[in-house]
Amino acid sequence: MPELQSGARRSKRLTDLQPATQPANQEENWLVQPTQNNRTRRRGGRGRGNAAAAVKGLAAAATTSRPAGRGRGGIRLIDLDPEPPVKAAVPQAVVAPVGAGEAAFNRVEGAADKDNAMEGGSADKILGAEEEGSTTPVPERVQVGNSPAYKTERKLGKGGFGQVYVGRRVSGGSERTGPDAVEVALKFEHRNSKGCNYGPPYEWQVYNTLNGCYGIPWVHYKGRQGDFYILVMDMLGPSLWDVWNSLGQSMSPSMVACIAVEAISILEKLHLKGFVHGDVKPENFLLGQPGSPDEKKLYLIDLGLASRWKDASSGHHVDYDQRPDIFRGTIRYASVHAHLGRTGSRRDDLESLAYTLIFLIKGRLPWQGYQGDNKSFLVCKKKMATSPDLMCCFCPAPFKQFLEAVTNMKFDEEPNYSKLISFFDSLIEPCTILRPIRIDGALKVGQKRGRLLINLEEDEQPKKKVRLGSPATQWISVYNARRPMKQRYHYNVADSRLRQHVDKGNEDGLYISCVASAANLWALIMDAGTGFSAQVYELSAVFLHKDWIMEQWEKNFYISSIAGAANGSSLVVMSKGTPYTQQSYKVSESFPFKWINKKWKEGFHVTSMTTAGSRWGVVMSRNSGFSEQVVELDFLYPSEGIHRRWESGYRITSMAATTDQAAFILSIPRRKMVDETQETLRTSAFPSNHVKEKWSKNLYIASICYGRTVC
Ligand SMILES: Nc1ncnc2c1ncn2[C@@H]1O[C@H](COP(=O)(O)OP(=O)(O)OP(=O)(O)O)[C@@H](O)[C@H]1O
Repeated sequence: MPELQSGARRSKRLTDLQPATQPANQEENWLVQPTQNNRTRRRGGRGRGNAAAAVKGLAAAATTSRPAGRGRGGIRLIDLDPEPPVKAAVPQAVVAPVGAGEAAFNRVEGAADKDNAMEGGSADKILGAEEEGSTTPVPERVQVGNSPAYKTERKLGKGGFGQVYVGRRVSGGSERTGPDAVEVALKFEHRNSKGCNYGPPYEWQVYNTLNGCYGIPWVHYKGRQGDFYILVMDMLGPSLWDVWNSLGQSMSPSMVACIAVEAISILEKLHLKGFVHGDVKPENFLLGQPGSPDEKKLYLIDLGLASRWKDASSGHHVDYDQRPDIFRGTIRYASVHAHLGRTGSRRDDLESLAYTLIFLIKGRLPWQGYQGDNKSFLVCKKKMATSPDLMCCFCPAPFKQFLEAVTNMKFDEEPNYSKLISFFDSLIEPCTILRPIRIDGALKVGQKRGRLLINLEEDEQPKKKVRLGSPATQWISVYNARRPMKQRYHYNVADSRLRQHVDKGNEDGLYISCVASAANLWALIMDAGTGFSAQVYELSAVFLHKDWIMEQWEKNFYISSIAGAANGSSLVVMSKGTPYTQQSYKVSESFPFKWINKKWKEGFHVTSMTTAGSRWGVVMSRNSGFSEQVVELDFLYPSEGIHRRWESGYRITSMAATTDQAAFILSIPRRKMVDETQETLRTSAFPSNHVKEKWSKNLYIASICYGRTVC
């Protein structure tokens, strides 16, 4: 066990239930003096192209007690993880920058865009609104491409995008399904509807690849008639939502087990074609037509939110990304990753399926009933905070096993469909005739099951559980490799003692490099290596005191670090000698990703960030020295995302956390760093001993914050 890791684990274990800071009388100050023999130890960090390999090698090194091979000039990226764990932003002020010699000006930005939420009958689907198409009458007679002519009859249903009617063939036709069917389903989308801005609906493109895929209804003809784009499809029967309603709003576990295995096999086939569905929910599973041989057969409809998980030309998995302002799907059933704007992948369909199954059995999910602008945020928080045990109480064990398996999956992990299906074996009626739902697809997958399972049981490592339902806050500290320098830290500093520490530091030639707060006490890091030439700071009762900041901007000071306390007060440090040429900041009630994204386009990058209670304060600067920047935002420490970004050459450059969420800004510097080593550490108490260990390896605190780390 590596020394540091065990240290981190120990501190977590000891104070797991009381992760509060140490008492104020334990305020600690520390100074490190550079040691001569450290000077020549690190040279020639590797180029970015090698980062992934280096990460691997060094991660392996980190599991031994050796000092991780740094002498060989590699890159060390270590996450010490003791125990892993959409409301409109109300901007207080966004003060636009003061360039040298430029006049200062203020600008208050509008509230961040609200999600376009639509209250559906059963759940809220985002990305869709009542549009012209639903008020314009659909044609009474339909004939598209070389299709037969159909008379439009009763309405079968309506979604956010389209309306679906029965089409009765005007003449000829003898079949129940297929291109010759007497009755078909006609899906109409108005040309002015949101999905048709650039021509035929996106779903049509998806059908080009998925038509005929197992469990997906056939589309026989498509074309435009008048103002409508029309799909002519096999007509199906009731949805699982309808069936659940007609059964008194519940379903037996054995019926839901059949649905589970067949749905997994349908998703497997769809995934095999390179797509993820993106909107798995009871309303999108339909049975075949009542009275037909397919009445117990399950189908998955609505490909309007499907996306590729596999690039069509290269065959590679699509790249990981997170855009916290993008949410596609239905709030009730969306995966946590979808809420957080992560690129969709196979795990997301399976997580939505898990929620669908539990809903069908229990008739309710713990996050139903939230309302308001921040509904998506609240639902996501609840999903993260509900343990599988609680979620699946009163459900047979296979449902919990399934939920745990799919919520622990990595972004690009290949699901083991046959293993997922096998969880439900014990609940499936052996006699085919007695099964409420046909499971033909699942049985085919099952044929290979015996062999596959043997390998799996031998190879598989137990996975760390990621959603434990017990929120916790910790110190998160980030260390960068630097040339030997003086660094000093103070923590548990009361307001009244701040000045004496800063004055003493300044006397010793140090400037504040970062600040943080826990339990309304400050942590202060002072360095000899900041490159600043002058510094001012203000402790204010308000969160980011606008007048003072503007005054300092006038004098060509720029914000170099900020911290907010739970009581709303803030510490703002402004310095001369930064590379910045313009600066802007925002205070908001939710993480202001939309604003950050807008500012990125204007050439700004996030240079400091903090929280006060549930509010976020973000500072962005021009000429920050970064070429690229991304965000990782989560309800726990986003270990997977950070590792992925590290492998692409990003390093953490700012971070902040509330008691609910942690946000990390990762950047690629314009100038290549000599040594790209970065380590993160999470500890219940301020990491005073760890810092000293890091210093001995020429790793210095680059950012520190206190907040949510596990869930
Ligand atoms: N092939 C079909 N046979 C019978 N009913 C259908 C068929 N396709 C769709 N429906 C009904 O029409 C409704 C709307 O269809 P669909 O979900 O494809 O439309 P949408 O506008 O894309 O919906 P969403 O808002 O969920 O994206 C469905 O919920 C279902 O009740």
